[in-house]
Amino acid sequence: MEPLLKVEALHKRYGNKTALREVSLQIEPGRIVGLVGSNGSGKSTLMRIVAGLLMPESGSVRIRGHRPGTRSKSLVSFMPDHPSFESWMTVADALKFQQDFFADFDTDKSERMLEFMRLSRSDKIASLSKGMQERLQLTLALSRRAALYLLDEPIGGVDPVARDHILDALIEFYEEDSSVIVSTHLIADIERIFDEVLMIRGGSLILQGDAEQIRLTSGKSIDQLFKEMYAEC
Ligand SMILES: Nc1ncnc2c1ncn2[C@@H]1O[C@H](COP(=O)(O)OP(=O)(O)OP(=O)(O)O)[C@@H](O)[C@H]1O
Repeated sequence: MEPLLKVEALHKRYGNKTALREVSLQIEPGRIVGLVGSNGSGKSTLMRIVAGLLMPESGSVRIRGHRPGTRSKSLVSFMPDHPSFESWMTVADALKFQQDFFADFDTDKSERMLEFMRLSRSDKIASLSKGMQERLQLTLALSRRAALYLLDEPIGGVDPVARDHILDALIEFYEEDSSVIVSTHLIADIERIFDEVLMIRGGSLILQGDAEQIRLTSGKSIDQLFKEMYAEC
């Protein structure tokens, strides 16, 4: 059977700056995967290529066997790392926009998520705090019945207590036979939810595997290991 996501020898440059080097990975259904790396390590670039929003120089991406394109976009729900709304919109407008755009939008789920996230349909997006905007982005992304969710820094703008609430939402609302890739550099706050870890540095994957296995083998948390591996360079 085809894996949910298969990436082979992906290479991406911006001008003369190399953002991804020979990145290969495979993800099966039902996994929460942490894509961890410091600023500028290539996390967003990898996600945007898998989402079909950016072209690599070389290498291949297959989502259930499909190249990034119309079919794969119906399987992938992407939450970008900065808001993609128009400032005049209300929360209800953003939901309507998402619903019109994606046939797999689940209205019941979006209503339950709004309540969980303490968002109101009449709120003006421009007046929401950064953390509340992230809650809305996550609501929009997880309200689709997708096979693969790509969440780019979903907890960057929220305080530590709200972070736990957002992670609880993620576990509660993602489809169990789908997979989620969550990019972050806030590893200590989020590693409890990871089944697998992809550690990226300077555009190269330097560690990948089962989160529990990595902790058992190294005797360290993913956060400690990350700090040590980054300190080496
Ligand atoms: N549009 C662009 N033009 C030129 N260089 C870019 C562009 N986008 C990203 N880069 C560079 O590519 C590298 C990888 O960037 P990317 O945004 O993928 O990293 P990231 O791990 O997501 O970082 P952050 O955690 O800060 O969001 C960085 O050196 C960045 O400066």
